[in-house]
Amino acid sequence: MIVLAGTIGAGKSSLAEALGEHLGTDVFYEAVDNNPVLDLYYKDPKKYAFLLQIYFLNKRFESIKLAYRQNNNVLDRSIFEDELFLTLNYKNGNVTKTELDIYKELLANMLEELEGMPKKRPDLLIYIDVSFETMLRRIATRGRSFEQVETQPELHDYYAQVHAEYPDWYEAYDASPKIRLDGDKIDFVNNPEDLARVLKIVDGELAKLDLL
Ligand SMILES: Nc1ncnc2c1ncn2[C@@H]1O[C@H](COP(=O)(O)OP(=O)(O)OP(=O)(O)O)[C@@H](O)[C@H]1O
Ligand SMILES: Nc1nc(=O)c2ncn([C@H]3C[C@H](O)[C@@H](CO)O3)c2[nH]1
Repeated sequence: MIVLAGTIGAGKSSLAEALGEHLGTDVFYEAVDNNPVLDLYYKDPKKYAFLLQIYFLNKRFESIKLAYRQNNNVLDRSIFEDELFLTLNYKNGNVTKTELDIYKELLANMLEELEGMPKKRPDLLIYIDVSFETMLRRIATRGRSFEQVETQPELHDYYAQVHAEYPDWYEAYDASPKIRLDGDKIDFVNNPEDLARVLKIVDGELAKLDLL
């Protein structure tokens, strides 16, 4: 299993799709389009943060269980990033200490379940690192209405917080081999040469792991 990681709008779904196509494997996308809580959360984070965290955690776990069935399936965001969002929600007063503790216990329980599976961890984590400016630009061009800073200026600070958490999160991540891609410089969406370069890097990593 290959997992993508990175801030909002970094390019995870785009690269996940390209990887799935290249490797002939399945892609498990983050539950965004049919998510009944996400837009409510963006409107009223205090009311919906805990529910949204539980929603994502549940969906993530479901995807992981399916993804493990075949080598090199691709997951658009890792379960290890969920705690990053949760902790921010706690810092911002969107979840209570009791909610934080309950969530953490549930997450630990779920991670323990994964330990019991034939394949315990992802084979490779690919972190897409983008600057804050790129993050904002991508969110704007993708244009999900509830994510727009233009209509909800307070999101600017929230996005800055999410963006700032990622470098330390990536440094601390040690559940599997990991690689970092510079998403500002590498345009794997519009430039076929850049995409070919990225696919070659990933193929190299998978070959090292005897997965190609
Ligand atoms: N390397 C890139 N170069 C140019 N445009 C990109 C690149 N990566 C992504 N984009 C564009 O940026 C937008 C966001 O990309 P994408 O949806 O793949 O991000 P994501 O990391 O999956 O976001 P989220 O965390 O919100 O799910 C899309 O419009 C996509 O076409
Ligand atoms: N609060 C919160 N907690 C999560 O675990 C989480 N995972 C994803 N997201 C948001 C970010 C994008 O808007 C959108 C797509 O990534 O969903 C989250 N938001």
